[in-house]
Amino acid sequence: MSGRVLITAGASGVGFAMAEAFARDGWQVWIADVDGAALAAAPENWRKTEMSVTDESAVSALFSEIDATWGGLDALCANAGVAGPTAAVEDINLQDWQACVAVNLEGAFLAAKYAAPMMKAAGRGAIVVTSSTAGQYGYPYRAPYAAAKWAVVGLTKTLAMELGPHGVRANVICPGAVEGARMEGVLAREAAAKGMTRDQVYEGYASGTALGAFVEGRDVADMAAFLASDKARMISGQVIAVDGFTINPDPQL
Ligand SMILES: NC(=O)C1=CN([C@@H]2O[C@H](COP(=O)(O)OP(=O)(O)OC[C@H]3O[C@@H](n4cnc5c(N)ncnc54)[C@H](O)[C@@H]3O)[C@@H](O)[C@H]2O)C=CC1
Ligand SMILES: Cc1ncc2c(c1O)C(=O)OC2
Repeated sequence: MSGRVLITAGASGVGFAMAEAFARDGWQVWIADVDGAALAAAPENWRKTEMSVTDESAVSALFSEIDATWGGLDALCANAGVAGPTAAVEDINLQDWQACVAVNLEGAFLAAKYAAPMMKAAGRGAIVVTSSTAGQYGYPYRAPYAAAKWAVVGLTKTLAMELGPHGVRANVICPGAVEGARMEGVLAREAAAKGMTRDQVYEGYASGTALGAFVEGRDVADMAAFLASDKARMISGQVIAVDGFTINPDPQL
């Protein structure tokens, strides 16, 4: 089963892996991202829009363009997220808190807000939101991130209840630590904050999972493609971890 999918933050990392997985399954792919250079480097046959998910008028315009171009949307991957500040809770400024919540939570809300009427009109659709292990446990020194990643779980369960009668499903994926460029930045910042080496922090993350390893983007992408497909037609409102089974959400502290 294939269709038309929009992936926010699809130009790199997990979102890019999602786009590849959907494309492999025969879907038409549209990616939206703030990073123009990364968009330009993505495959030519994907549709691309440079925008921030925090900008309501840009999100609204994007969905109008999708409607005009495709005449509908079968799946939304609301994947945009930023790590936010790495600091003790008493050292986090309100502005940094709000910037983190704006992308991770409000970005998912805005995408869902404009996807919902299109999907309701079609009587079908699937929404897949990217949360995190931080949305199932806590995440010391990253309070706004954890708060926003829990919040998208509530958002998604509400979407599942509201939109279910219209044939639309909504689920959340909670990835564990994903290997890649973003993780290297996180490892460096956490190493500095905790007085550890990059390798010690890396090992801490890996050994905090039953499988003793990092997640790869494609692990998350394959779950997203499954959840968006008709194979998952009776799965909605669920929180699905793709994390190697977190046995210690904070191995370092
Ligand atoms: N990397 C990890 O270990 C984990 C990541 N996640 C979540 O997975 C999702 C994807 O993260 P990664 O691929 O790892 O991050 P990444 O940093 O590798 O890629 C993020 C992409 O998001 C784009 N982006 C950032 N702010 C945006 C905005 N306001 N509007 C549109 N695009 C924006 C960036 O330009 C970039 O292309 C995020 O929601 C993140 O919170 C969840 C668990 C673990
Ligand atoms: C940046 C980053 N590093 C580690 C982890 C996450 C994350 O987003 C996450 O969500 O769960 C573990």
